[in-house]
This record gives sequence, C-alpha cells and structure tokens, in this order.
Amino acid sequence: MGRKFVVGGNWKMNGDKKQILEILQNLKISTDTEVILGVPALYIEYVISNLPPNVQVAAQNCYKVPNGAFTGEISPAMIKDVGAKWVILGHSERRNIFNETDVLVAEKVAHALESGLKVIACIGEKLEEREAGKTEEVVFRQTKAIVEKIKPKDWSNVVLAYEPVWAIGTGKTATPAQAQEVHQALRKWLKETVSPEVAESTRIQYGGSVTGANAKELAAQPDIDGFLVGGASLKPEFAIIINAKQ
Ligand SMILES: O=C[C@H](O)COP(=O)(O)O
Repeated sequence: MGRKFVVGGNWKMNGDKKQILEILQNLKISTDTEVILGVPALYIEYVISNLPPNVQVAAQNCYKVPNGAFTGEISPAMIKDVGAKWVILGHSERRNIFNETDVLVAEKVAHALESGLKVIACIGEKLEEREAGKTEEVVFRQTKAIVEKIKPKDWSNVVLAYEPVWAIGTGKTATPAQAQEVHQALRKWLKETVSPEVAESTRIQYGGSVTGANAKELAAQPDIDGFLVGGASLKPEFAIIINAKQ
C-alpha cells in the first residue's frame, strides 16, 4: 500500500483571530492528501470551531509529562482535551532557540504517543553540519534518540519531517535531488535500525521554503511523502502545495 501524502502547515507564532478566520474560510481541500494545521496552542479551540472539512489540527509543542509544576508548558492530555489530535515536536526552532536536546525531544515524542496524540517529529541539519558532510550523521542521531524511546508499533502514529535548518524561512529550498537523497538514506536507516515495515510505511515530509512554485517537483520524488510548510501555509498558495501530489 502506498504512503498517503501528508501536508502540514506550521503557522509558528503567527496569526490573530481575524487572519485565522480568513485562512480557514479560504481553505478548501479537494484531494485525499492529509492536511494538518499546526496552530498556536491558544487558538486550537478557535481553529477547531471554524475548521473546514478534512483538515486536522496540531499543537506546535508540548511537555513530556501529563501535568504538574511546569509553568508555561502544556501537555498532550490538554491538547487532546481541547480536540487536537496531533503535535509537532522537535522543530529546529525548538531545538536551536529553546535549546531542546535530542533526548528531550524523544521523551516528548514518547509521552505524546503514549497519550494518544499523533506526532510530526522534526529533524534536520544546520548549514555548517551539511558543509562538513555531516547531514546523515545528524539526522540519524536525532532519529535514533526517538527510536530508543518508542516502540516499533508506535511508528504508525509518527510522521518524520526532514527540515534542513538552512532551508527554513530562507527562501533557499533543498533541491528535489538533495531532499530525495536524505529521505532515501533515512528510509534505508529506518529499515536497518527499526524494521523494513516501519521504513516502508513511515511518511517523511520535507520542510524548508516550500512554495507553490517548487512543491510539485519536490512531491514527485519517490521518498518525499509530504511537506511541512511554514511561511507559505499562511498564504493562499498553501492550496497549491496541498495539491502538489499528482
Ligand atoms: O515547519 C516549517 C518549517 O520551519 C519551514 O518553514 P518555511 O516554509 O517558512 O521555510
């Protein structure tokens, strides 16, 4: 069975009620691509109450335990309680601005899955790591931390998002060949490290300056199973990206 194409829109810390309503009112899904909007936690319920058909909602982060004295944090239980089914974890902005380690990201992924959320788990190398020839070493290390904390069966609720940090918000997209190379290597690594079944069925999104103009060529690569879109997910061109898979 083929892997269902899955496109996430990561709004990051953007949007207000007026803008959110405009985005949602203009979002019409006419493909069987799975669509997930990663929205600021404060607006999850507002988004859900104005959600077009066939669109799901994700939080952009959560903590690794159900509740307790963790001021400012939210838990997977809370995300589920307000109706969202997904959470984005390990985004490079969480890793690099908020100093989240591979282990913390993996603990969060494990707890979110145990709590019944589905997870978009982000990985990706920085420019200096790519230039030093360390791309695979970095993405395998980040993924290994997750492999060590979750069960093979849990992979059915995980989407991996490969997002080279140098391509995020820079307008500098990985070429389809560059992205395919890493996705293919990740799939091979998953086959050897977890199982052939997990490697075959796990969807790997590409993220980093995806636009309406480059989405189609990226989507045509055999190991690219969707996108995680930042800036363009706030614009009308998001519809073109959702429809990029032919
Ligand atoms: O999560 C999305 C990525 O950070 C990509 O952001 P971008 O599409 O604005 O480059």
